[in-house]
Amino acid sequence: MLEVDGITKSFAGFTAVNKATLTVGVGQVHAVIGPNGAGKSTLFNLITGHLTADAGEVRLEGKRLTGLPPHAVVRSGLGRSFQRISVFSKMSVRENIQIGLVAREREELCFWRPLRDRRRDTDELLETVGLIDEQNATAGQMSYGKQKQLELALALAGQPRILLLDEPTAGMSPRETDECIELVMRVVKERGMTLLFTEHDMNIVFGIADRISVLHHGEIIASGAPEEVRANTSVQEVYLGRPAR
Ligand SMILES: Nc1ncnc2c1ncn2[C@@H]1O[C@H](COP(=O)(O)OP(=O)(O)OP(=O)(O)O)[C@@H](O)[C@H]1O
Repeated sequence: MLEVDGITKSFAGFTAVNKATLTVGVGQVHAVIGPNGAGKSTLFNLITGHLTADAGEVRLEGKRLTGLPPHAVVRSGLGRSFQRISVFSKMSVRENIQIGLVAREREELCFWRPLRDRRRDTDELLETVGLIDEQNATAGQMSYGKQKQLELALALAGQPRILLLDEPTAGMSPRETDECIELVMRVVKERGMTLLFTEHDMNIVFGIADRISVLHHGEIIASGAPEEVRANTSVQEVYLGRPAR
């Protein structure tokens, strides 16, 4: 589904991502983990076109994404959410979703789409993320967890085949965290999507990922099944300061 091939990015001489290579298979739930500042968000921004790579290439289903602007990357089938909330805070939940759908229609150049179809799609997305009862609420006044649900709906409005979530549970209460992961996994399975995500909570990572890549100082130091990664001595050194006994 997604191939990241030797991608590199430096900021004023500091290499944040260094020749990172990883492969995400169709339908995989793939976690990218690493300590603070390891380069996870930079890697995501390189994949989604929010940053331009100095070297390397990203391919989605064999097609080159490198060099495309973010909206073209979305059109290729990739949806994302950000670490910081990115919804239209002064608008209602429903209006937010309608904007997401209009953006997709513009990309697909289907201006003639009947209004009732958009209404139906809006209702469906509201149902999917569990916000039908809050559809008239002002987005910015909802709880943090609900705003993240809305963000997920906005990402889904583009009908992605792969979803990139950058720390989806950051800043959430334990209850919100459980609900968020349950929702994401349900949507991913229902829609047959591939998921690439970053996360600091190792219970979540080892609970849902079927493949894990570990970034350290911008380099992928391990990639594999959860048991392989857990047993990797370099990974243990990064996380524990020494290999586990
Ligand atoms: N625009 C930028 N200009 C300069 N340095 C940057 C920029 N973006 C990121 N960096 C640096 O690159 C390194 C990697 O940052 P990045 O945000 O990708 O790490 P991260 O793994 O996502 O961290 P966290 O887990 O804390 O979110 C950090 O040292 C950061 O300070």
